[in-house]
Amino acid sequence: MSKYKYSCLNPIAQVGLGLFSEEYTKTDDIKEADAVLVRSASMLEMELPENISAIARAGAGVNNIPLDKCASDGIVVFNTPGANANGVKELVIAGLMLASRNIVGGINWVQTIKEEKDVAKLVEKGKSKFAGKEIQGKKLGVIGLGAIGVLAANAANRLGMEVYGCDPYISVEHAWNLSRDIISVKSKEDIYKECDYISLHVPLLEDTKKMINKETLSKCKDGVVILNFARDLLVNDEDMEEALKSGKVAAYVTDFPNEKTAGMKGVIAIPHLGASTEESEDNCAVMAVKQIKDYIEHGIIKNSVNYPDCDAGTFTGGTRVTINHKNIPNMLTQFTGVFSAENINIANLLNKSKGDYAYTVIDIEGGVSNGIADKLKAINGVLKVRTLS
Ligand SMILES: NC(=O)c1ccc[n+]([C@@H]2O[C@H](COP(=O)([O-])OP(=O)(O)OC[C@H]3O[C@@H](n4cnc5c(N)ncnc54)[C@H](O)[C@@H]3O)[C@@H](O)[C@H]2O)c1
Ligand SMILES: O=C(O)[C@H](O)COP(=O)(O)O
Repeated sequence: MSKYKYSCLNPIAQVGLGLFSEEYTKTDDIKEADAVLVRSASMLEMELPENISAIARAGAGVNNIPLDKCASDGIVVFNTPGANANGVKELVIAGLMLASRNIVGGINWVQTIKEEKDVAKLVEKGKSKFAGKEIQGKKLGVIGLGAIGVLAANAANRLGMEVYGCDPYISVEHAWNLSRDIISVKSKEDIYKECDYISLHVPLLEDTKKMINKETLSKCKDGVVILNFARDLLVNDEDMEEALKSGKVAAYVTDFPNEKTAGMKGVIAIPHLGASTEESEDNCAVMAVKQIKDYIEHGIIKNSVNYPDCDAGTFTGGTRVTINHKNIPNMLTQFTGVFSAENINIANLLNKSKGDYAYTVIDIEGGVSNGIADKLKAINGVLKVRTLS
C-alpha cells in the first residue's frame, strides 16, 4: 500500500520517476496527489486541491505556476536550477550560427532544386545568395548571467566573440563561473549601444516583460541580432516586426514562437527545443524527484522559488511537524505554546523565512496526537501543517 501519490502534468524522464520508491504511486487525478511534477504545462488557471504539498518544475522558468497562490495555500514550489542550462547554451550557440549564416534559407533552397539534373552545379552557381558573416570578433551582449547566461557567455567567448554581460543581481556562484574575459557592464544600455548580437537569459517577471521594445531597439546598432531563448513575452512582437521590416534588427531568433512571430519575416523560429535533450530532461527529472522526496519524506526544502530553503536534516524517528506559515511576528511563541501546553518536549526547531512566507520544522522524540496538528492549523497565519512519523 503506497503512502504517497504524485501526478505528472507533462512527461517526466523515467530516470527521475524511477527514484520514487514503492511508497509512491503515480495518479492522473491531482485531487489525490501529494506532489505534482510539471514542465511547461500551465497551472495558472488550475484548481489547486488541498492535498497537494509540493510542485516541482522540472526546468527553470516558473511563470506557468501561480507562485503566490501556491505559497498562500502552503504549497512549496521547486525548480531545478541549472539542470537544463547546457542544453540551452548549445542551442544558443546554434542560434548565433543560424542568424549569421543563412543556413535555413540555404537548406530550404536545396530542397527546391533536388529533382534537377545537375544539383552539384546548381549549388555552386546559387550558393552566393546564402553567404553570411562569421561570429568571431563580433560583440555579443548577454542579459541575465544565471545558469544559462554564464554558460552561453563563456562558450561564445571561446568561439572568439567579444562578450558583454549584464546582471544586476548576479549570484556569487555564477559570478565565480563567469570567464574573466567577459566584459561586465552595469547597465543594459551599454549592451544595446555596443553589441551586434543580444541574447536574453532573464526570467519573465513584471520588470523584464517586453524589455525588448521600440525604445530599447532604437538604442541598438543597426542590423542587430536578437536571440530569445528565455520567454516570448520578453519581447514586444509588434515593435520587433517593425524593427525587422526597417532592418534595425537583422534577425530575431526565438525558441518561443507564437501566432505573431511564427510566420514573421526575419524570424528564425525554433519550437521551444532549448531543454529538449535527453541529458537535460534526465537532469531535470532527477533533481525534481529528489527535491520532492526530500520534502515529502523529510520536510527538507531545497531550491524552492516560493518558500525558504530549510534543511533540518534527514528525519530519523519520533515525529517531525512541518508548518508552512506567514512570515509575521509571534508565530514561534504560538507554535511552542501548543507543545508546552501538552507537556511535549521539543528536541529540535528550525525556522526560516523568505518574503511573506516562512517555514518551521519541529522535531519531538515521541508521537503526537491529531489534536496538536489541529491546534497548529487553527493559529492565524498557519497555511499547512504536516506530521511526519
Ligand atoms: N528555451 C528553453 O528551453 C529554456 C530552458 C531553461 C530556461 N529558460 C528560460 O531562461 C531563463 C533563465 O534560465 P536560467 O536557468 O539561466 O535561470 P537563472 O535563474 O539561473 O538565471 C536568471 C538570471 O537572470 C537574472 N536577472 C533577473 N532579472 C534581471 C534583470 N532585470 N536584468 C538582468 N538580469 C536579470 C538573475 O539575477 C539571474 O542571474 C528562465 O527563467 C527561463 O524562462 C528557457
Ligand atoms: O524554463 C525552462 O526550463 C524551459 O523553458 C524548458 O521548458 P520545457 O521543460 O517545457 O522544455
